[in-house]
Amino acid sequence: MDDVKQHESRKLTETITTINEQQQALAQIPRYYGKDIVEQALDDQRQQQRKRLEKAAPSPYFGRLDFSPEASKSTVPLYIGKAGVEGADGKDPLVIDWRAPIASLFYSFTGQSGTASYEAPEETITGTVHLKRNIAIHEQVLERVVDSYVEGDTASEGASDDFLLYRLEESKDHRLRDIVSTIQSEQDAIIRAEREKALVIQGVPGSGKTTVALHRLAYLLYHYQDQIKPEKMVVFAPNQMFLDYISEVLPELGVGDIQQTTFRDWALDLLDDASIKLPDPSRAIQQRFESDHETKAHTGSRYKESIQFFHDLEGLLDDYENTHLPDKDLRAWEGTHLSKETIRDWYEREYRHYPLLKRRERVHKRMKRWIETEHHSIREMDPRNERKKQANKQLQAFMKSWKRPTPLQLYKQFLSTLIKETPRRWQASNEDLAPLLLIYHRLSGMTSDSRFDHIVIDEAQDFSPIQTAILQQHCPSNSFTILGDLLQNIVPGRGITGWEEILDQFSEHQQGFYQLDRSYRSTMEIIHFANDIIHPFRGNVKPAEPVFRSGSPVKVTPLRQDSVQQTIQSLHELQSLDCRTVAVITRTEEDARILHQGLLNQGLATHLLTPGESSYQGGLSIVPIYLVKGLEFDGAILTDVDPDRYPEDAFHARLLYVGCTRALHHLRLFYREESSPLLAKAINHTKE
Ligand SMILES: Nc1ncnc2c1ncn2[C@@H]1O[C@H](COP(=O)(O)OP(=O)(O)OP(=O)(O)O)[C@@H](O)[C@H]1O
Repeated sequence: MDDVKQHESRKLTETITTINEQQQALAQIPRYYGKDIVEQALDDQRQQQRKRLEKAAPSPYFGRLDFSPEASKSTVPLYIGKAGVEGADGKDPLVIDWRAPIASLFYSFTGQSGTASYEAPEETITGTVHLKRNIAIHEQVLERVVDSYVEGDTASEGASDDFLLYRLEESKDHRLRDIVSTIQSEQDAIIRAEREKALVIQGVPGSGKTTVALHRLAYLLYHYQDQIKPEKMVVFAPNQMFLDYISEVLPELGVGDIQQTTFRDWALDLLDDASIKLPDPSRAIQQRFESDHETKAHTGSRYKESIQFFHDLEGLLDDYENTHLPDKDLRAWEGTHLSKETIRDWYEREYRHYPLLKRRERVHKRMKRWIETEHHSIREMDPRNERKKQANKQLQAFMKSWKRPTPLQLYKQFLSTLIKETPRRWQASNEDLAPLLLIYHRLSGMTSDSRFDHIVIDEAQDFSPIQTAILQQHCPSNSFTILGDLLQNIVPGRGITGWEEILDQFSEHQQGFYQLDRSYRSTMEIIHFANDIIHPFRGNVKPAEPVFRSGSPVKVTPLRQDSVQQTIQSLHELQSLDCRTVAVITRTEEDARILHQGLLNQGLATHLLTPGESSYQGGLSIVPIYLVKGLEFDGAILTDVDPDRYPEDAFHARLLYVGCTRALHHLRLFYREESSPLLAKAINHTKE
């Protein structure tokens, strides 16, 4: 063992000993369940410390940075880990949490010069970096030490890439993981960006968008711990399977309680109206994806998902607000009435700050009180009861003419004004949820429970502008992380064509736009292949730049045998190349079902991933192409890449682009007689 490794090995032993001592000391103190709030707070602190130590114990840190601030002559080695560990007896921290301001040096320092600075709470601290070291520890065993910068030693430059490559070359299991030890500087800038901004991130496939967004949540919670709570943060993702796939990252980062949901589930929950019947999610997705291209049916949807529709609905809601109060007096009994002007004054002025249904309720109560008061002023006993009955009847009739619609009823009414050819037997679909929520808010208002401190929207290219506008109402601080890739928009007729559609919804000082161009997932061969496919349809989106990681060439092959036999052979081949997760990606759900059954008949059990699926288990999967977005596999096999399945147009190019960029290490494509024209350029390059 060389000196450096020996030194780090001793340091690790010392750290583990201190962690054990701290754990033992805490284990001696029983939990406090009493009512004293000071004791409760102390118990809470101890509990958090126990959790931090537990997190730190197996791999206490991943990096070391030797830094001397200008103001001080001494250099302190800083060890940086997933969880901070306090030093014994109030000494300097043993391990610094990766989210601490000083830890940002570890990520932003790229070694061009020894000088570096970071933002401390009150000032910018500048100083000199003497050493940046990556340290891999697994289950308390030191595995690897790589210096990516040593002052005065040019040989160490670029070594951080070696460490990144070492991490990227590993086979992945079936869940997305944290990347704290190898966050890259362009990613770190996003993770640590200001809170009260709507950040939009356009990133190539595999650039770490999802991962970065989740790390940003952990950072925000650490940095603004007194201002934001995990229960007030939410991640919107396209489907349950994807949510399952990303479900480990936040717990790994020590963050719990953040809601992770789909827009559909969240909206249905808020609306809480059993009469809103949407098509089964799987059907809804399938119909939309498999119908190809923009069809006429989608033109209507485009309008319903636009900001224009949002404004038109707001206009109708304003009219409704002004006209739905019955324009009449309330006649209690002969000679006594409450004038319509007074009622309108209550409704329009006094109760203006309430949502519409609450206002109705308030005015109703106020009218009841008015009847009571008038009633008391009647002297003789006899007509009194009679008059009360009469007045209540009048009030009932008044309220009956003052309708109390559900959001759905009002929406249908508005639709017939805005979209002339609304079908008679209209049925709600996913795109109606955002407009329904807009109406719901005007009718019933918003509770503090449904307000968020921060919102993440993943795969935001498939979100419609109206959905973002609704979410803006739920996040008064405008604190958003919105991420996606315009070239991965594969829902016909849905989503945005440029990020300005979302950015323009925020004022200029609230916007932040970032681009991630480096792709960390796939080998150079796979990225070049995918870039060739999308090239003619790229518009002004930059091509993905692979990290320098070379693998085996992409193989495009005609089917030489029955497709089931061919798939079995390829799956075996990929497994022998150490692929732990492999996806066979078909064009349609039906193709996937047939293949899955065929494989089963041959005794090979695989997981069939369909839109209704709520979990992703890894291993061998058969999956229709529109469902693979966001996921990744060691190996991917695309079937039937023929001219009829993938004709030469932007939509199919994007589908193939998404499919190909799922593979980390190995990519195979099969066609029957002729390959899709979309592959022409990519195939030529593989022959060079
Ligand atoms: N800095 C990094 N260090 C190590 N691995 C990284 C880094 N950044 C990203 N990765 C890895 O790259 C892969 C892709 O990450 P992620 O899924 O977050 O990307 P994405 O941009 O959301 O992709 P897509 O657009 O295809 O959904 C993951 O395996 C992730 O762990």
